[in-house]
Amino acid sequence: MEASMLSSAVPSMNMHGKGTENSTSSVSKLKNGSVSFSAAGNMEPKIVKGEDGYVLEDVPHFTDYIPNLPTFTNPLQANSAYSIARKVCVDCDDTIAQKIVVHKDSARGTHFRRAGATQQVYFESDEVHACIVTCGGLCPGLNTVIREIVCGLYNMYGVKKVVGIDGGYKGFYSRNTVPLTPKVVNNIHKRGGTVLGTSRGGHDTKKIVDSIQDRGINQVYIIGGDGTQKGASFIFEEIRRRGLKVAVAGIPKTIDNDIPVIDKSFGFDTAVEEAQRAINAAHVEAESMENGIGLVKLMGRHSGFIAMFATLASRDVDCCLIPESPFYLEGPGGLFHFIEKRLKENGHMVIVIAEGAGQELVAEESQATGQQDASGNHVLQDIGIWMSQKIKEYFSRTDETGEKLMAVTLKYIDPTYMIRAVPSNASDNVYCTLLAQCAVHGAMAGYTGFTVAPVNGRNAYIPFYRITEKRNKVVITDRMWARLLSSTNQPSFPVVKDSSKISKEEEEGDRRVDGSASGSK
Ligand SMILES: Nc1ncnc2c1ncn2[C@@H]1O[C@H](COP(=O)(O)OP(=O)(O)OP(=O)(O)O)[C@@H](O)[C@H]1O
Ligand SMILES: O=P(O)(O)OC[C@H]1O[C@](O)(CO)[C@@H](O)[C@@H]1O
Ligand SMILES: [Mg+2]
Repeated sequence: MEASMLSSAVPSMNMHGKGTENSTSSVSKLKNGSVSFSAAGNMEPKIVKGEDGYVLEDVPHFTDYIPNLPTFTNPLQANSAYSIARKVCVDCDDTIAQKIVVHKDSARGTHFRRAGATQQVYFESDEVHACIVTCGGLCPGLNTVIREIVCGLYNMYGVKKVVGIDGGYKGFYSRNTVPLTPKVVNNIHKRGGTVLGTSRGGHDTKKIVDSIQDRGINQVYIIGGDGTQKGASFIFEEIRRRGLKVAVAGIPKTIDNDIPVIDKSFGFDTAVEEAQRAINAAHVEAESMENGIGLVKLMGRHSGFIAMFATLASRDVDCCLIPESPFYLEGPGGLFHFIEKRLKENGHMVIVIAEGAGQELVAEESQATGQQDASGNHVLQDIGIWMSQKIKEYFSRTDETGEKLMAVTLKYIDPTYMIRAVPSNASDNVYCTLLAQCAVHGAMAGYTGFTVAPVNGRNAYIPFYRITEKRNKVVITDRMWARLLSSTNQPSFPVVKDSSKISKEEEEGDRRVDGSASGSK
């Protein structure tokens, strides 16, 4: 079916027309770049194929499911701030390559739509009623993103109706909204946390979309991690199913930096910087004592990026333990032997441990609780306290003469919440500003069901499924982990996989937080 025939295949839909819940699964097969709806009513990926293996994984647009929408000239083009800009808008054919390390014969590969202002927009300024919600754990930069969405809407598009949803997803249906103006948000970027509040759990798609409809909201900005983005994709699907002209824009937030595809998430740099303070303190304490050990626990439930980058940045760390790299305590090549050796060599040492590291060791000894938080995330055992205890026990062991193995002093520092509760640093502030403005441009342009984030240094609109399908992890067979090992000189506890057997997933996980295409530079 040609694109022009889409309108006839899609049931007629009213804007904010509650009751137009037409779940007819009109299967519209279009040419390249087309959209189709699956039997379940979900939208299938919009894939455009071009020459030499070029693939665009495009994001949904209102025109995919609402026919005959009027468009308007983008007011940014008349904005005095942009009067000397060589180009105000991005070209609608601009796309961003996912992989930038290529060989001369490589296929061009996957691309995403370049984020930015478009010539035509699908909202008039006074028609827009936007809302912003923050969900999941805290992260430096949340307030900056909120501020810049509000200021972007007001200053770039002349929008006057922006509200905040109080306390995460459940706030949609259980709380009042908070009016947001540039004046209200003027100073919030200097504070940690989120002025809107956040929560885990409470995602009820139907109730949320009912509330969006009842309030007449037509742009929804959703800031949160992997769980939040999954929730956002359900909200988008329901909105599309109801045929509403409501843009759903996701802004990825995660201190753990575990969202795939994107270069890195906002707040990550700030967290790594803040972690230096704890590592420095651990180092000072350890250095001042005979056989001093400083142990620092950092966040990272499934992914050890914070621990890895904080270690690489510090150079005072002797051992970094992350969830992706299993280790063992006893015997030759084990952690205890390494600690003993390092103490004999240097008289002190610093260990950084990610909260998700060594969970299997703790589980072996304790009854697995299987506890979950309100969002269904597995609650971890406290590896920091457990490890402190184990190290102390080991060095208190006595030989046959009753003499202790070694008298050590261990100081345990747990700055986990401190590194995510701080305001974002200067570079994260700039990052958050671009991200927020790109989210606003995307929604104004009629795109929906997308996450905005940098890919190889350029902001792109990425379909939700690419963000939520897997988790980004440290690839321990990658050169970046080897760099860490060579900087700490710690043992690489596990048997390293034969590189010819590295899975495609691991290979793809090899995306940089430093903006380059590969850690294997
Ligand atoms: N699979 C899912 N489907 C729908 N909603 C979800 C899903 N997973 C999580 N959510 C909702 O998203 C919100 C945040 O989820 P979660 O607590 O897992 O944090 P997150 O967004 O992953 O952030 P982080 O883990 O980085 O703190 C919660 O309100 C939760 O109900
Ligand atoms: O905020 P909570 O519920 O204590 O959860 C802490 C978790 O949140 C994260 O900071 C992710 O946001 C993880 O690193 C950590 O395990
Ligand atoms: Mg999460």
